[in-house]
Amino acid sequence: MARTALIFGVSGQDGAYLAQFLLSRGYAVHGTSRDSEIASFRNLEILGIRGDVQVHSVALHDFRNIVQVIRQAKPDEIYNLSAQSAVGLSFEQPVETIDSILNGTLNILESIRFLDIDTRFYHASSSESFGDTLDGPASEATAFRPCSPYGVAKSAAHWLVANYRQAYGLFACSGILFNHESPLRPARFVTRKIIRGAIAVAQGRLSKLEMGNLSVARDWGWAPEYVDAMWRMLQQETPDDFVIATGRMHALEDFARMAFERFGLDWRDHVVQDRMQRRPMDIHYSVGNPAKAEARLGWKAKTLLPQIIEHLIEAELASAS
Ligand SMILES: Nc1nc2c(ncn2[C@@H]2O[C@H](COP(=O)(O)OP(=O)(O)O[C@H]3O[C@H](CO)[C@@H](O)[C@H](O)[C@@H]3O)[C@@H](O)[C@H]2O)c(=O)[nH]1
Repeated sequence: MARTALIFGVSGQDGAYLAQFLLSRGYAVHGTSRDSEIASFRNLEILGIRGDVQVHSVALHDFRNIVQVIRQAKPDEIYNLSAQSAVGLSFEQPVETIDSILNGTLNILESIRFLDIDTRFYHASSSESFGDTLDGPASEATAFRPCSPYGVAKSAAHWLVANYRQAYGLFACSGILFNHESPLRPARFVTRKIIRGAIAVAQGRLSKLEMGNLSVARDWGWAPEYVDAMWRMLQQETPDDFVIATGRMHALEDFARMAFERFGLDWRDHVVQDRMQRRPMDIHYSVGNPAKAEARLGWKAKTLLPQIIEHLIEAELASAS
């Protein structure tokens, strides 16, 4: 019998790719957004699946609203991908960030408990919880040392999920995902910003790209592959948490160099640092150890940075033509 999934936060990058992935496996897919009447479901449109997802309006701070949508959709699997996701913005909107991430997660967990259903629950934890991974690639056993309001909220939500799993026996898993990119990323994230900037410079529409802190390094993966890992977690016999990453770290300067080189440009001639765009605190080194996901889920990142940059450039050029 066809299974049903409910995705909180279906309009974002991961929500759209996950909906596509689940539809391709025969799931009936329900998705929520703050106000589905006025929300842009552009990512679902780009993937050609807008008509295949049943959308609902859900405010995550409204417990009754969450109970209602779970009762309507009767999901076998629930995915929590909602809430504020920009780390930089979390310094300007700490209350909204912490409220949406923490209370949203708590309300979904409480709703599952209240309804006493044995739905499986996936929660989007984040590598931001680790802070700097100075002692080598972070695994599931690495301590959390978050350094942003977003990271603090994600850490608390992560432990809430673990607590509900242990205390109440919920089938609840957290994926601690490192950075994962795609053409569906909003341009406020650094990868899309650099790709767009390089193209604009190459086409003579921009002379200088203003950026924040360039002295950072990240573990960048390919978002469509990461939603597969989310699904695999919920197909396990027992619930658990997993780091999802490529295991490889690249300097942001190398990302910029590769993107500009593709157009025969030297990034150093076109990228300038703007102090105003720096965060009050930043993670310098971030890399994950995906060994547990590989061993237990049979999951491994296939698309690595040079291909990611190429895919992003191709998609950006195609969308402009
Ligand atoms: N956005 C942005 N970042 C810049 C810029 N210049 C330098 N950076 C640096 O580039 C790094 C990456 O920034 P983002 O692309 O905004 O991603 P993030 O902060 O690492 O967070 C993303 O990954 C997390 C882990 O998966 C996610 O949890 C989070 O929601 C988000 O997707 C950060 O160190 C940031 O300071 C700029 O102009 N814009």
